Amino acid sequence: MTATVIDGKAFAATVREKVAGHVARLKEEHGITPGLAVVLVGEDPASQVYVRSKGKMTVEVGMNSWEHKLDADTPEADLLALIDRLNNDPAVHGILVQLPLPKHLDEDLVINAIAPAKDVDGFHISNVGLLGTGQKSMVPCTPLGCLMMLRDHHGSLSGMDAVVIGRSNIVGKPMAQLLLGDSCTVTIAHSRTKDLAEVVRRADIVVAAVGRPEMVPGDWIKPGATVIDVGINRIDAPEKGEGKSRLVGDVAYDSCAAVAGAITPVPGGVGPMTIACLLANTVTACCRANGLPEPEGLTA
Ligand SMILES: NC(=O)C1=CN([C@@H]2O[C@H](COP(=O)(O)OP(=O)(O)OC[C@H]3O[C@@H](n4cnc5c(N)ncnc54)[C@H](OP(=O)(O)O)[C@@H]3O)[C@@H](O)[C@H]2O)C=CC1
Ligand SMILES: Nc1nc(=O)c2c([nH]1)NC[C@@H]1CN(c3ccc(C(=O)N[C@@H](CCC(=O)O)C(=O)O)cc3)C=[N+]21
Repeated sequence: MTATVIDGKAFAATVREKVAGHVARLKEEHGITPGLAVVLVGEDPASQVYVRSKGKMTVEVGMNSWEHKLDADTPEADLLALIDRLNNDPAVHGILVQLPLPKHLDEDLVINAIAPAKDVDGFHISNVGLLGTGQKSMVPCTPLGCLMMLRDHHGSLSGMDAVVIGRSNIVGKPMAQLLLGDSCTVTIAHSRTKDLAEVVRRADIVVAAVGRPEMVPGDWIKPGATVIDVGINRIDAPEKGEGKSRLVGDVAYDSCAAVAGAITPVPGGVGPMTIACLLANTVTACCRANGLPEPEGLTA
């Protein structure tokens, strides 16, 4: 079997189009422009690229975009003061603090300082708790993007066996919650899981969020299963020339695509959906803040 390639890049473009439609309507009918503020602490080059592309796409869908770049040694109090200012700025509907933060900053403290209604990453403890109890919340962008692709491909996920590899707060755990919400039988695997190969072989849906290049080989995949590859790993690519690199996921693409029923590529899979969902969450936050009906089909 050769897997169907789930085109996250194309899907993300359709999500952004929907978002742009809602933004236009909010402007015309209510005179409101949704706005997203992104905070970047330090000069990590990969983060800078990512923040720039988010900013560009935010503007493309018609929203306001602000980038706050702080020095790597910014005191925690200064970062908290900025978050407080953004929390109280009515033009700002979404706030994203790029992770990871420099070591001297307490990540939990910083994230929990964001007003939950503006927490478009869905990382605040209130949103985590709301998601865990099946209540309306801000849903983390990467898992939301994965869920949208899975629903689009399968229709209903009810009763399917899903294995999530990785238990981080930003991907693995919320992904498991969303799959459970859609009535999958969910297993969460991690670095201490015994016989990961056997666990993964049971799965109808495999979500790999590990951060280890090409770790999942094709012979772990049940024939016909759907493989969602969250990993973004930059590895050396001497075949492209000296000093060159390329992006690979957490699954060995060719061997997995040979047995899977469907698979997401890297790049062009989960990554673009993450950014599209960030924009979707910002529109949702803006509608909620203004007591307007929220767009359908843009959240979980
Ligand atoms: N496409 C996108 O939009 C995004 C992509 N990413 C990418 O997704 C990947 C995961 O990110 P993130 O969740 O933040 O990473 P973390 O490092 O926070 O978590 C990795 C998880 O993988 C588990 N793990 C590590 N090694 C193994 C192993 N050998 N076997 C089984 N499990 C293992 C860890 O287990 P333990 O808890 O036991 O240590 C941990 O739970 C990264 O490649 C990251 O770049 C992240 C965010 C967004
Ligand atoms: N508060 C916070 N929220 C995040 O959501 C968050 C974060 N911090 N820190 C970093 C990770 C990583 N992440 C990515 C999103 C999109 C792509 C993406 O669009 N990738 C393209 C490729 C881009 C390239 O070529 O480098 C793709 O997969 O096709 C990648 C990575 C969000 N993260």
